[in-house]
Amino acid sequence: MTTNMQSTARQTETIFRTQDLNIYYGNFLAVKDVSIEIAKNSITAFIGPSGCGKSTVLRCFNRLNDLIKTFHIDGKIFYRDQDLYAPEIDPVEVRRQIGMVFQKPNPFPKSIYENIAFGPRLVGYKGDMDELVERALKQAALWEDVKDKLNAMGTDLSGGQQQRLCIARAVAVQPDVILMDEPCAALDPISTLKVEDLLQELKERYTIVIVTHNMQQASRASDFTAFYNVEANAKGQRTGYIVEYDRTEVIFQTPQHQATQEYVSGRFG
Ligand SMILES: Nc1ncnc2c1ncn2[C@@H]1O[C@H](COP(=O)(O)OP(=O)(O)OP(=O)(O)O)[C@@H](O)[C@H]1O
Repeated sequence: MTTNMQSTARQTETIFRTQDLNIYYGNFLAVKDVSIEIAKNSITAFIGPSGCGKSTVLRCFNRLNDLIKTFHIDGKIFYRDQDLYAPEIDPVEVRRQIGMVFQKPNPFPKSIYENIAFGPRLVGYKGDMDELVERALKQAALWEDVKDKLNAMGTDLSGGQQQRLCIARAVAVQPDVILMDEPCAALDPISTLKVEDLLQELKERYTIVIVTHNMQQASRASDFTAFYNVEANAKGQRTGYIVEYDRTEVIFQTPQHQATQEYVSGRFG
């Protein structure tokens, strides 16, 4: 793997650091040798062909893979210098601090207001809920759209609005990090641009890691990019790995590997 990121990330604060990380589903080695650092208040994009393990790595960062019985890792993932998989770490608390937005907008079948208030209430928020709901919706650039219909169902919003509602729901519990797994895959181009604009605002407060199949999105919206690829072993098992990780402009303009060049210019994948 080629990476100039270790030194770059150290210039700012490092939020995640993985060390010789291998990720398995049962005996299947899904992703190997992941050693990266994710810088604070930045947007890091994971790109690469289908099945190379982008989502698998992303879901390790908030221990969402723990819900899969066969999942296990070796190597380490540090979150703010703490071993994220140490026995004393509570995965539920991890998921509060490290939120997630999924490919398909998935608001709860509740009102817009309740979609936001649900999480804070669950973690015992005692402050002014109206104020919190307004703040979260403003941070997700949805307030102007919905301020007069907070009691309407979240599921009745347009797809793009639903995704911004899910982002508002994620920020409402005041996370440290927001993970996004192809958050614009189900959105039209205008909604996609709105979410991309929103990302630039959100990174002032949060660290964002985003999986995307959209090369323009990665080059427009991210500060750093990891390009993953996949290779088959003798038994035909296909294992993902990071080919190259660097500042986004380097990955898109002067990558060091031919595979990266071919992928970002749309010649494979
Ligand atoms: N729950 C699971 N059980 C077993 N194997 C899995 C599971 N989830 C993912 N995999 C396998 O792990 C590998 C990586 O999958 P992953 O979804 O992380 O790739 P990806 O790069 O995000 O792909 P895509 O771009 O298609 O979403 C694939 O071979 C996939 O089949």
